[in-house]
Amino acid sequence: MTEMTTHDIDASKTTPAEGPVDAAPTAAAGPKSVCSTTTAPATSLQLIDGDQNFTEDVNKYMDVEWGLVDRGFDYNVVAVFGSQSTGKSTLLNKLFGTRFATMDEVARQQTTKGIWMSKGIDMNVLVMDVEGTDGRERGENQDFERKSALFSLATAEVMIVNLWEHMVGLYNGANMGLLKTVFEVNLQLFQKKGKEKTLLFFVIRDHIGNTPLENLARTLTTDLERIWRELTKPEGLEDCNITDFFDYMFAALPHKILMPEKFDEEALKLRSRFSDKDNQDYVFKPRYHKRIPADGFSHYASSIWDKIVTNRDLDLPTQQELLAQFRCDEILNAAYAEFIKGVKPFQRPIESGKVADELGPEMKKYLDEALATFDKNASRYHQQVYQRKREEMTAKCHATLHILFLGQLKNLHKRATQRFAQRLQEQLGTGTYDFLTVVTEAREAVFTEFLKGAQAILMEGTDWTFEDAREQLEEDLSEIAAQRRTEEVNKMIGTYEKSVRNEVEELVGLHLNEAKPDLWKQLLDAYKAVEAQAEAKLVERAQRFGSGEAEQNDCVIKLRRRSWECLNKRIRDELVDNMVMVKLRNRLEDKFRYDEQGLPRVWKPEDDMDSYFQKAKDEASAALWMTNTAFKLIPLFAHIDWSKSELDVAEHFENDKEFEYAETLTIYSASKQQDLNMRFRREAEALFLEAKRSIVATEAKVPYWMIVLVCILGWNEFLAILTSPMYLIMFSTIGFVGYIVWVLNLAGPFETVARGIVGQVTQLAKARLAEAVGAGNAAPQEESVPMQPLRASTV
Ligand SMILES: Nc1nc2c(ncn2[C@@H]2O[C@H](COP(=O)(O)OP(=O)(O)OP(=O)(O)O)[C@@H](O)[C@H]2O)c(=O)[nH]1
Repeated sequence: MTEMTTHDIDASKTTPAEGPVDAAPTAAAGPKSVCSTTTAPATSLQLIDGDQNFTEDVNKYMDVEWGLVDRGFDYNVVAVFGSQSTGKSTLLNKLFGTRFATMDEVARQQTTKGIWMSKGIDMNVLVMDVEGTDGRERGENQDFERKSALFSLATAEVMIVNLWEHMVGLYNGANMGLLKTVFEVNLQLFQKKGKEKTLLFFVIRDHIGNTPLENLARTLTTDLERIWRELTKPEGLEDCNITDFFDYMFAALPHKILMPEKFDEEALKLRSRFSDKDNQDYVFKPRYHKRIPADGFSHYASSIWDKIVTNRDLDLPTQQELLAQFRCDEILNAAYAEFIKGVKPFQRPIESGKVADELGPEMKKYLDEALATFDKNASRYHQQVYQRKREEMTAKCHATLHILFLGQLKNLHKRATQRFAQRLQEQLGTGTYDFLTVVTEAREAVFTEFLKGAQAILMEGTDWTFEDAREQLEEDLSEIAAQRRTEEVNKMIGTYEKSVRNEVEELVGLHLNEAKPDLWKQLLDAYKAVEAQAEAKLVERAQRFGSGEAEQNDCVIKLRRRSWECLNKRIRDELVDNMVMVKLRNRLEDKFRYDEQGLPRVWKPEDDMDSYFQKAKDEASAALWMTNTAFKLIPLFAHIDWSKSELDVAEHFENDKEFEYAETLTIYSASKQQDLNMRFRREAEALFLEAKRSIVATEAKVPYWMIVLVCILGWNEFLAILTSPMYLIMFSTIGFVGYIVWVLNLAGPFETVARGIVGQVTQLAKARLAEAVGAGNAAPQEESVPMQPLRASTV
């Protein structure tokens, strides 16, 4: 028996017992080793130290060292209770392959202080080695016995009660004291019967075999029931039995020192009851499980211990609820953080007004993922708390998604209205189109798109709806369509107004220039025909635009008013002062200048022009003659007279209450007519005077001398004399002298003197010429001689 090796028992107070300890589960232990596996033993953690402080490393060990954190409920907890130095640690190491420190045979001092924890090798079992409860140190640490019992019962499914065979039946022995404590705290913890049971697993050590295990078990059971009966039970639990709270199991192990091989053999068998689920005596029955998920064990154990130390009421259900709340919050926050990470990228585009097409499926995906994560980790906790937290989680995610939902709806709405307007714009500009069809098709297209997008972002389990948005969209589309229709209708009115205007301009010019007494009847009848045609076309097109009766009437009213305004403006333009004067003058001139046959008239002095003009004046101002009919043009122009026309203007504008059509009928006011009459009279008089003057001019004659002078001088020379002062003076002087000569009858003497002067001058000139020629050439001198008589006779 060489398994027990020496080690420093004080080491357990500061460090986990990682050294070579008893029952080290290695191959060296031989073929009968309890744990003949190559897996390294798990490290041990001092859960609660000698000063009753709970370690902060449980989670780390659960995760890194023991790998249990993700196990959920797939783990078990076992604690060992018993007197000090009864081989508890040795037993645990044998059963679970742990490496709890064991006592040095020589020193015989307490080894385990506080509570140690480790993981069973090759099994998901948390093993707690609890400080011994009696012995010499008992007095020092008496309250720890109760605290550790409370803690173990709150966390462990199986409590191994370790005792020597010789202790069985010793009612006043330390074991019975321990069990009493266990029962008392159990009642304190589990107020209700049938909640969770704990298995009390009695391991009877150093079983020699003289007393069969059954007898020992019976003795122990009797003792347990006796203790139970003697307990002071809380109110409501007076009649409860020990079996309402505990199950028993018994096992015996041979003397480890005296029968080491037998001990190992039995220990191996015992181990299978903790590790082999198929073993019929498997101890970790589901009914013993404390239902603390592995990832919540650290927090749960810590808060249980905190309650125990501070001596507050330890209400386990509340603790489990609190744990559930704590853990569910943690799980919720972690899952929600992941969820936010997933949906955040959609936030910015949606805020900036873009439609995220893939938002719907992505929203569902991230919500499902978040809930799946939450369910996976939180569903093991207190069900009510879990359900509550799940709802909280769902509501939280929905609240976040709802912002995206609303943003997306807004953007879908915006996109739909934009596309609708754009589509109308494109298709209405194509020339030939059917407004109603275009609008209906565009509306259907954008609506389908909107509904598809909105449907995609609806989330199950919410009361979200897009009905309001849909209604709003319908309204907005109708408004856009109506706006477009109004624009189109206005454009249409404009088109027909233009066609009316073109025809009206021609009509007005024609009728006013050739004004006849029935001017207005003719003009308005013609206008009515043109306008009625345009009106009919307008109504027909408006119907194709889907305009209602009211809108059609409105269009007609507008067209009538605008056409009338065109007509009116054209009339006024034609009858503006100067224009009308021109018209009147033309008419007058036509009358004066052309005769009845239409030939130009030449006034002769014998024509009785005065009486002709007088007649005109007597006919009152602006009287003109058309063929044989005389009528007054200005009064005719002054007022649009529709009384004889087919166009009943009053009826025409009956529906246009705002239009003061009567004001448009007057072209000239009375004073204006007077003014025009005055102006025309003056013009007519001027015309008459001009005509008269032309007759006088015809009568006047040009003097004969002027005609002679012009003939003599020629026209150019005549003008040169007239325009040059020197010539004019010279010519006047000559004229004057001539006139004196003619008046005084001095022509004879003057002629004689003049002849003499001319003869002398001629002779003198000839002499000079002869001299000049003789000096130069004799021959030519001779030739010139016969010329002299001719010249002299000429003179
Ligand atoms: N007789 C006998 N001695 C044993 C047996 N198992 C262990 N021992 C011895 O008992 C002593 C105490 O062993 P531990 O395993 O340290 O006992 P313990 O109950 O854990 O001690 P504490 O933790 O200090 O309370 C050691 O010297 C062991 O060798 C056994 O089955 N029979």
